Amino acid sequence: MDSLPLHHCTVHRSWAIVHRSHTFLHSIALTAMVYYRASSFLYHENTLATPTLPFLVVFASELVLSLLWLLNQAYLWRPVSRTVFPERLPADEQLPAIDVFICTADPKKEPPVEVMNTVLSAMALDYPPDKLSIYLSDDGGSSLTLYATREAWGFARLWIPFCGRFGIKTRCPKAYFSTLDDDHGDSIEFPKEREKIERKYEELKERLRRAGEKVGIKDTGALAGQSFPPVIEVMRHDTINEFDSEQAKMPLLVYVSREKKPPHPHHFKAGALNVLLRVSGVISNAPYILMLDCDMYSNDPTSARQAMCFHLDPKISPSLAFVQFPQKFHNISKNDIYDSQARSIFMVKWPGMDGLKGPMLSGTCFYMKRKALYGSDIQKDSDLLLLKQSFGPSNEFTKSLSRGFRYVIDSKDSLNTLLPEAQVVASGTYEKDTQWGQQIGFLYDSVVEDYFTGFILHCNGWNSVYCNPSRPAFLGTAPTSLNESLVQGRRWNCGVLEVAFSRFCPLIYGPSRMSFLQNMCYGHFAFQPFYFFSVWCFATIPQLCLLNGIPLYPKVSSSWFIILSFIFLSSLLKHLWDILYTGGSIQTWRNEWRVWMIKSVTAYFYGSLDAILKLVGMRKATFIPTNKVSNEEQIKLYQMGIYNFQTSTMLLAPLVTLVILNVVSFTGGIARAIFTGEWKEMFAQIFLSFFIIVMNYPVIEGMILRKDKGRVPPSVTLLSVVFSFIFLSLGSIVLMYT
Ligand SMILES: O=c1ccn([C@@H]2O[C@H](COP(=O)(O)OP(=O)(O)O[C@H]3O[C@H](CO)[C@@H](O)[C@H](O)[C@H]3O)[C@@H](O)[C@H]2O)c(=O)[nH]1
Ligand SMILES: [Mn+2]
Repeated sequence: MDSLPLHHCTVHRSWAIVHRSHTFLHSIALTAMVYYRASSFLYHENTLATPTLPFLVVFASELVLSLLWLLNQAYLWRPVSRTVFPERLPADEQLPAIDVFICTADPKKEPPVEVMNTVLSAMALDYPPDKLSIYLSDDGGSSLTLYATREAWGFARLWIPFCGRFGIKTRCPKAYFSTLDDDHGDSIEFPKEREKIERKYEELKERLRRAGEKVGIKDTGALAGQSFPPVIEVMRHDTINEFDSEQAKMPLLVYVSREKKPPHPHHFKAGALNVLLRVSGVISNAPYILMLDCDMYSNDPTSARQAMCFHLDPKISPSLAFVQFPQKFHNISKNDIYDSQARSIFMVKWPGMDGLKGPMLSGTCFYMKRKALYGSDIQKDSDLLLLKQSFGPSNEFTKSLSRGFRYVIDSKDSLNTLLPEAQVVASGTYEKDTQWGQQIGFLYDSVVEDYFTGFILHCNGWNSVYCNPSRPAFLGTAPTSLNESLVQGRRWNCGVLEVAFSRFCPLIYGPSRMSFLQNMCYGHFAFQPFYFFSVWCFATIPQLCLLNGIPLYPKVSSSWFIILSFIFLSSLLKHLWDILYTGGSIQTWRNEWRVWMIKSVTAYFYGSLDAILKLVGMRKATFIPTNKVSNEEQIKLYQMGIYNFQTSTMLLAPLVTLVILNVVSFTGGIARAIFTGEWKEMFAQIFLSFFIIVMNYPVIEGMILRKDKGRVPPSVTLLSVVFSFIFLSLGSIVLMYT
């Protein structure tokens, strides 16, 4: 007999219809526009007025934008959403085990108290504790983090029973104690218990604070590129008989700080995760793995069961690699002026891809099938020797490939024999001459290990599923300043281009290995840093030409102008539709536009530059973690929706230069049109400058009106004035001679 389904999938038909109609109409208009450009170039209709060089540059940037637009259409071909029915899951005894991986790297930017909150929330997942093992990777090798882990273990012995007993939903202590709206049944003991636990939590915080002061944060040698031995510690009960008591039903908690052996590369987060794969393989070897960044606490203890609704469905399970939950954040303001939540990814693109072969891997908040990460050619009966060539020399780990989950908590002895082996697989040179990072585990060679690994999984025939329940399953800390946001964006853009420039370029490696539409999505993601080219061109060339009286766009009276306007309006309106459909507002729409422009000229630009420099060997890979602590001033500005321009001159100056350039060309263009009467010829260019100014109004405000710390520093403004002047003079000279 067929049992009831564990999940249900709804296709958003109206969304798909609107999307496909838009794609159809817009592509006709784009084709017409390309025809117009090509023919006016070939038949020299415009040559009297337009010199070749600016014409070609603008045409090229239009082509780049159009190609990216085309790739972008694949996402929403068939958007879906899913519901799960965890109550239909088999009994607890039949659920598979789960290993949880949590990564931290820098105790300064990622304070141990916060990391421990994530650890505790993961330990308190609503899942059989004997099937749950938590592994914390500390790339900073910080003694403070190790101390904090021990302390957290102690606190967990109170926290987990408390959550279970009163049915607490928010199982991250910090989040729980800062809200009051969690239900807890009506037990009379509750208030007293809560008070007791809260006091214990405060004590824990205090101990960690004091420890932090004592150690100082000097102990980050592993981060600063010094050698560091592997440290693995399994948290355990002090006395044997505790194993029997009810209270001792706790998940396993293991602290792992892998060996660092410079100059041997450690491959950042991907390297850390691969060490965890091996260490956990030797110790518990659960068939499923939940990955969490250190700031991503579990906000809904039932997420594991939700994920199992997909992993345990025999119809989809054989090819299902991972269940991705959205990254959501607890500190997003109403305006979200930096689009820190990456709204379009998690609200629009992933539901869209979910209707194809599934969303891309997103670094954190996903339940992965362990086997999927072990590459395509492990077979149970494979030769041990051959396996060792790929997976490295450890017998114990190689044996784990064909073994299932191992319950270790009840035997101290087995742990004692396993630990030395765990040290071996966490050593800095273990991966030498193996397939780790190439075919196995999380892939190296890109700082967006998530995108790259997910891409190869989809290429190898695996699928994924997007699970976006109304109560956020996980909540993280989003960047709340322009600087953090740009540092992060720069890394991402560099990372995806690293993939685009490699032999795994989605548009070359993908087509024969995955469905056409799925591949278009991956292609779009990899090449989207190139938006920088179009945005840079559109913000400089038409403006330069405007000041020199050179028309680049059709006259207002021409019918081509209607097509041009259609393209412009159609893309604005479609973007607006997608936002409104997913619960956003006009303000969200304006913010996304603004941030897109800002990031295009900064993060996309420098990210592309980094990737190109890396390609020619002039730059090494880096992974600068984002800062998860922010000062009050910064948070206040962010909450009020005021941009904080405190960032490096290198990032800020290009943006300010472009804005100044547009102000100059707008005023100059209007003056010129009044003088010459060439309104119709120049309208499009005047309007473009106007649009850019309006969209970037906060920059102007930051330059002129604001006096606070977050303003655009006058030195940057001055420098940008000089840049604009140089660009306009040199540009005009070039125009004169072409
Ligand atoms: O050498 C390193 C560097 C970072 N991390 C950890 O990686 C995680 C992500 O770093 P974060 O600074 O928070 O970067 P984000 O840009 O916020 O991360 C996004 O982008 C990354 C890829 O660039 C993905 O790995 C993440 O999952 C995704 O959330 C954090 O837990 C870090 O502790 C390490 O373990 N080792
Ligand atoms: Mn993060």
